[in-house]
Amino acid sequence: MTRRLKKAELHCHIEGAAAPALALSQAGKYGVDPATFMRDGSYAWNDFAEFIKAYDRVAALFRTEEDYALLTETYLRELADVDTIYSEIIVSPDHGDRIGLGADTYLAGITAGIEAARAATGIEARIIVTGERHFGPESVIAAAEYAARSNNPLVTGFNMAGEERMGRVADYARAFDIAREAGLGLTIHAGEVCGAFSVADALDLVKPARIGHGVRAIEDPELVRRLVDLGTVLEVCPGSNIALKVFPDFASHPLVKFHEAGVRVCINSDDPPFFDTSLAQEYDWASSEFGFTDAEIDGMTRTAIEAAFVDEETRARLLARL
Ligand SMILES: Nc1ncnc2[nH]cnc12
Ligand SMILES: [Zn+2]
Repeated sequence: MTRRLKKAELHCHIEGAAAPALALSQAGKYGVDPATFMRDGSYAWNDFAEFIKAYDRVAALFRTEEDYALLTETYLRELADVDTIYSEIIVSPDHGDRIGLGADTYLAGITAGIEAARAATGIEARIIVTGERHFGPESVIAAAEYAARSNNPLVTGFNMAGEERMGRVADYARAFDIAREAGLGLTIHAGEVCGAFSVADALDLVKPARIGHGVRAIEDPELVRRLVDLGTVLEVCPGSNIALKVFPDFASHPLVKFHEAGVRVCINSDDPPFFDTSLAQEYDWASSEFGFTDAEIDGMTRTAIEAAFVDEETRARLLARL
């Protein structure tokens, strides 16, 4: 049982954290037919491409600053209830723009949700702006420019999510240059749907401190050694990987192999209700399915805090809470 362990998460997409009950109430509010994204009380999708479409449909149910504040506060309170002390939330200004809310108001709602959850529970959180790869390089560059000029102190990182099979990392490298020059922490989804080459591209062209997933790097032992040498942190999301059939089951998931090889790894939920998981569930699986001891799981939580995109004073405060 990992219930009493302190937890930290670096990889959760805010719209992907919307519980089905909340999505249903938002659908009612805006007169959207739930059959467009849900079947038998669960989000409906069959493969990665359908998952991305379902995600975008659920994202479109959040249309005001208050909707985003509610979504964010609800998720962070849930995390705090299971002893989570830190969370990085992946947000996409494109979603704010696409529903006509605008990126500033979208971020204002998320910021209000973070502040309310922190005041109520003490949980610390930061915002990672992401470009969506399937919206194309221009949109990802625009997201980076937006993040770079944001003067919101909670915006501390830049990411790229979405359809990994669209284009190559090189097409998006400029966006990461912009974010790096602005002093943002860098992470990128790679090696989830695509193979080891995608992780190698990310290391060559983006030089990120962390990689979202990265798990298919296991296909190339040389690349695994490179991850160890660089100290790159993999934000591993086992429940997501199994739901999306990146690996058929826990037994074939490479988390233990990475850990044994000395790759820095941490545990994350990605889009919890889409994959029938939660951060608490992922921590339990780390013990029950992967066989990690409490001390090893605490080590992964420590890795998450060490790799968090926060100022050093906050990092020291968080480490002292472990
Ligand atoms: N697992 C995932 N991979 C890529 N893009 C995403 N957006 C939300 N979840 C994602
Ligand atoms: Zn993700």
